[in-house]
Order: sequence, then structure tokens, then C-alpha cells
Amino acid sequence: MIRAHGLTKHYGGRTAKIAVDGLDFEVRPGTVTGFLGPNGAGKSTTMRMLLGLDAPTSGRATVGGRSYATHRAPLHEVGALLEARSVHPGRSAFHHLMGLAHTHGIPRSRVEQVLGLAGIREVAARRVKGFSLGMGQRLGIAAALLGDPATVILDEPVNGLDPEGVLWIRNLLKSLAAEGRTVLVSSHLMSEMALTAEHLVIIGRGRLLADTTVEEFVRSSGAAAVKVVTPDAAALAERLAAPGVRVTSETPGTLDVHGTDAEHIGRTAAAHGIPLFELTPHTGSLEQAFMDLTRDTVEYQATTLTGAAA
Ligand SMILES: Nc1ncnc2c1ncn2[C@@H]1O[C@H](COP(=O)(O)OP(=O)(O)OP(=O)(O)O)[C@@H](O)[C@H]1O
Repeated sequence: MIRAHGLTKHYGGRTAKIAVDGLDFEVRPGTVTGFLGPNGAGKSTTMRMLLGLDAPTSGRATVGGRSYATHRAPLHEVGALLEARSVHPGRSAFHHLMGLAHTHGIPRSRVEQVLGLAGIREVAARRVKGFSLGMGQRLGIAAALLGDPATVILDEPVNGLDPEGVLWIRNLLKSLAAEGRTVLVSSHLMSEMALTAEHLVIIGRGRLLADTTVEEFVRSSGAAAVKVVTPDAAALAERLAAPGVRVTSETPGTLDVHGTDAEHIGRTAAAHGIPLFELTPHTGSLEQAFMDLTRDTVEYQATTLTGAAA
């Protein structure tokens, strides 16, 4: 279990910055929790505080009921992969892992096991400086799993991985959660998160925006809609008008209805003798729901070429 209580981080200096602003959340064992937010939202800073690498300005973070620094054998409690590579480039993957293993009395057999688990056994003797981004990620994940930890915290683990690697991470995270571990993973790849995570913690400008299941988040986001094809589009739109219902139309004779379900639309159409040629519910995508939620908190926004010229 991971807990953040009023977790806050200010960076000082002349351009004082509130990176994390009073975060309260829990990450429970047994499911993969996705940690999402736009660039600069404070995800890495939060993860660094969970791992005792940054001190909170105020508030508290605990993993397994204690702050990271008070764990006597942290590799057994928490396995972490952060974005920055912290491996000596001249060392081989094997020696890097053996070095870590020695600090916790972990046997060589476990090092060999995690090399296999991460799919880098063949390159274990090679120096890390020759590693591709994907191989580096795999080594980082091998290191995170070395101590067979109850909690796993991974910052952008699919970065640099090829499709086979992405699938591997997806299955790995799910199986770690199924074993009863607490798994917190950040990613910008919404389609991947939708397939991997069951629960979400979403932040924007350092604040909590959502703490919910993926299913509930997508369902309640308004991204879901029902497509309706009818020759009496205007009449049906009028009949459907109600608080919370939004009807849009991009093509004549076709409506996209948000805020109500296919059954209500079908019954309304029948009650008014409006023929329907098609009635198709579409669940929204996590990507759309995420963009709708975080639109106002995005710090780094690109302008289009025409927008920039205007
Ligand atoms: N050492 C630091 N000194 C000053 N400001 C910092 C420092 N580290 C992070 N920040 C700022 O704090 C905010 C949060 O950064 P953080 O890296 O935690 O966000 P993030 O959600 O991980 O972003 P990304 O998705 O781009 O990795 C950003 O505005 C960042 O510029």
C-alpha cells in the first residue's frame, strides 16, 4: 500500500515552483494503478518523494506503512524504475545487478532469474554503455524486481520499448499485481494504460484531479456517446434536449448524443414516431477522457502553425 497525505513539494529559488500541491491518495495492492498527468504535472516529483529521493516541503508519503527511508532492506519492500538512468556505463548488466544484490544479501541465482525475466540474459555480460534505450529499460526493471518487492513503482517503463517489449511490460505488471503486489506506473501512452491499469490516479499542476477506476473514469467523462442515424435528426435532437444531454452532428442525418444511453434514445424516438436507421453506443477512449479532464492544467501546449501565425 502506498499513501500520500497532504504531499507537497515547492522548489525554491527565484522562480519558486509548486511542483506537488497537497496530494492525498492511496495505491492499493492487487491492481495496477496508472499515475497520469500532463508534462510537468508533478508525477516524477511525487514518485521521487515516495522513494525518499526528494524531501516533501510538507505532508508525508508512506510505502507499506512507513516512509521509504525507514525500511531496513528497501529493495525487498519497494522496487523502482525512475526515468533517469543511474547505472555506471562501464559496468556490465550482470555486475550492476550483482552490486545491488550484495547490498541486500540477494543470491546470484536471483540475479540470473531477473535477467531472464527481463529478457536480457544474452546481453548480461555487455557493458551498459552500449545498451539501447529499450535494453536499459529492461535492466532498470530487472533491478526493480531484484528484491522481490511488495511494491513496484515505475516511471514511464515502456519508454523506448518495441511492441514486444510493451506487451511484455503489460503482462508483467498485471502478473505482479495478480500476485498481490502494489503496482504504481506512470505513462503518457493512454492506449497502453487503458490496457494495463485498472485504477488511475490523475494529477494536474501538482493537484489530484481523479482517483478512480479506468472504467468509471471513461464512463463518467462524457467521452462516451451514442451514434444515431435518422432522417429526422433535428426533430430527435429537439426531443432529446435535457439537462446534461449534449447532441452534436457532424454529418447530416447523423447525431452524436452524449449524456444519455441508447435505450432512452430508442424509446424517445419510438414515442415520437421518429425512424432510426442506426443506434450505436461508443465507449469513449481513455485518451479523450484524459484530455478533457486535464485540458485546463496543461502547462506546455503547442500551437498549430496557423494558430501561431494568427
Ligand atoms: N529540481 C527542480 N527544480 C525546480 N523545478 C523542478 C525541479 N524538478 C521538477 N521541477 C518542476 O516541477 C514541476 C513538476 O515536474 P515533474 O518532473 O515532477 O513533472 P512530471 O509530471 O513528471 O512531468 P513529465 O510528464 O514531463 O515527466 C515541473 O514544472 C518541473 O519543471
